[in-house]
Amino acid sequence: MASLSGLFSSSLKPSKTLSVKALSAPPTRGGDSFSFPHTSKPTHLPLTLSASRSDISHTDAATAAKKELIKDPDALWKRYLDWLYQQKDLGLYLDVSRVGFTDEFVVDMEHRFKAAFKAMDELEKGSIANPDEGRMVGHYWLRNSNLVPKPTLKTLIENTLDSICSFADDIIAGKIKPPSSPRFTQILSVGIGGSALGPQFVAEALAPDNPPLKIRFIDNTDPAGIDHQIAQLGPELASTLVIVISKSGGTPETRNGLLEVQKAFREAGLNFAKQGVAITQENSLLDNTARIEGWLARFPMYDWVGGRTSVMSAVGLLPAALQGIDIREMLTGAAIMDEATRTTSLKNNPAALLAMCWYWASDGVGSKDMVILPYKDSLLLFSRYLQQLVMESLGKEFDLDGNTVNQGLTVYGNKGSTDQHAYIQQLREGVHNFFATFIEVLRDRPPGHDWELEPGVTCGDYLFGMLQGTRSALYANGRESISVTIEEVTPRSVGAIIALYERAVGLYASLVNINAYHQPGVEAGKKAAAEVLALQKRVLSVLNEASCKDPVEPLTLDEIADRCHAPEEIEMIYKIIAHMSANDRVLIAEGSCGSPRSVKVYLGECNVDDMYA
Ligand SMILES: O=P(O)(O)OC[C@H]1O[C@H](O)[C@H](O)[C@@H](O)[C@@H]1O
Repeated sequence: MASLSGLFSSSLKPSKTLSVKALSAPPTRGGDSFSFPHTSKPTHLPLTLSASRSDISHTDAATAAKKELIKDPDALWKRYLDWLYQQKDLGLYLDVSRVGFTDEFVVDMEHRFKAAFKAMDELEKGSIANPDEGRMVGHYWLRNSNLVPKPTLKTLIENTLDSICSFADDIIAGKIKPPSSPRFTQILSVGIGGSALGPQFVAEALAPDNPPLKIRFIDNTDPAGIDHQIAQLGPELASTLVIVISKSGGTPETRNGLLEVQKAFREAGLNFAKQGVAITQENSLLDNTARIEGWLARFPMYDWVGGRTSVMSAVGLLPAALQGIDIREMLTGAAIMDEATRTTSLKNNPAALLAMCWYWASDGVGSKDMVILPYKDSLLLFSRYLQQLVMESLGKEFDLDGNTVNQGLTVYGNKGSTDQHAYIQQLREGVHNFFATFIEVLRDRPPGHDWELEPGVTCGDYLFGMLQGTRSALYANGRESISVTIEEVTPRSVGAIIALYERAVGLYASLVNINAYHQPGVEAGKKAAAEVLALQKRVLSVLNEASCKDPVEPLTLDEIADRCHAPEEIEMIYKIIAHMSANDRVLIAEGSCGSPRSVKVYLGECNVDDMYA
């Protein structure tokens, strides 16, 4: 019986050379799906690339081979057995049999992976793997401090881990307590991006039903969201440990969250410093604030750990330990996976297998989205966590040689079977622009709690059936999928799947020749936001001056723009006025906000000192 890869490869005619014409041709629709000719591949790729994804998969022959295979359970079973990866110590399996890569593609990838494995090896040895920022990339050292390139870092990692454990133990035991309560009962974590997503995912996945401290998050500068978190704490603010997390120590949303929480403490007559903890880089603005104000504790973040890979630094470990989660087990799971993903044998390296499948499924250019479907409620936030890890790492305009590549891989998903009742309809029958990853958890619930809700069938059997049914139904319609199986959701398995995806992202980045460890695109939005706020201050100053006149001089938008010397910003000025008006900070003398040309605006109060200037 022919294997799937045999079926594919025998019927394919991969072109050896990509013509310049092909490189510039627009994507076309062909066969039963969109096809992306070489056009969509980064132009820096070697033109001799053989068996590239788009040469192969969308030909009629390939489609026919795939249909053959779908009808041939023996061939499919053989492919399943051929490619099934198992990590025994972790009880983790990876099944890539429902991704249609060919033997030729694998050979080509094995060649490309040589460079990716070498780059990863150098990264682990302390190379400047993030050249734009001139930084080492050391998240792997966090779970095996013997790997560090400098002995001082080993001591730093180990001492930090010890101090996290003892601080958490003392908080839980009530040895360290807030001034006006017998013990801390709540954690309020203030942080955003990599300083929130890891702790959120870990809390959702692993916190016990009744943790020693319950956690809630402020991860935005939305005042209503912040108010909601503080209101929910109510009188328990007095027993809340506030952990402010920011690698840079200067992220505006996090600073705002801190200022809002400090205000709530003042209003409740509480001493914030006695309940505040900072996790940040040494000497950052946040670090200095915490030191000068004498906060309860400070834990370090390291220059060589990126925000999106920081969950196994103090960022993720301290909140986890305070919730009673075994953080050393998380680290062990990650370390075992790190070891497993160091092998340079593609077939035996689960991270490399993932990266290879991503490359195959998305043509190496992100032409298809990655839908993450954990069939376990506690893993709900995995896709949100992966969104940052994958998209901030891989979504890059330029490659390492400066070529424009606009790389990326879109990630979304929630959980099964819930999503079956939402968007799986489109996945199976609609636009074919994705590949799925099922996360399967074998253990349904703790031993001794199961029961049959109908003869021979438990609630968990339904979940299992939904997963397998969806996987089969998608495949029968030509939709590819990967399955990651773990035995249970434990600190060890969660550590392992985080490490698995971290490594897969790093390897994939090498395959497509990009820097996975910087995020230059994020700066543009931050800079533009700062400019909006600066313009708002000028608008306020102009309005203040006009409002201090006697009589008050209401101004049109044109007049405001003119006096701000920013006529080209009139639309932004209108939006600023509309926002302030909705929040009772400017008054409309004439017209209404809905008709910009008609409005005349002034401030309710004149400030003689013009604090806005
Ligand atoms: O931890 P912080 O320095 O506050 O950064 C929080 C987040 O800020 C930025 O948006 C970066 O793009 C993220 O990678 C980072 O996780």
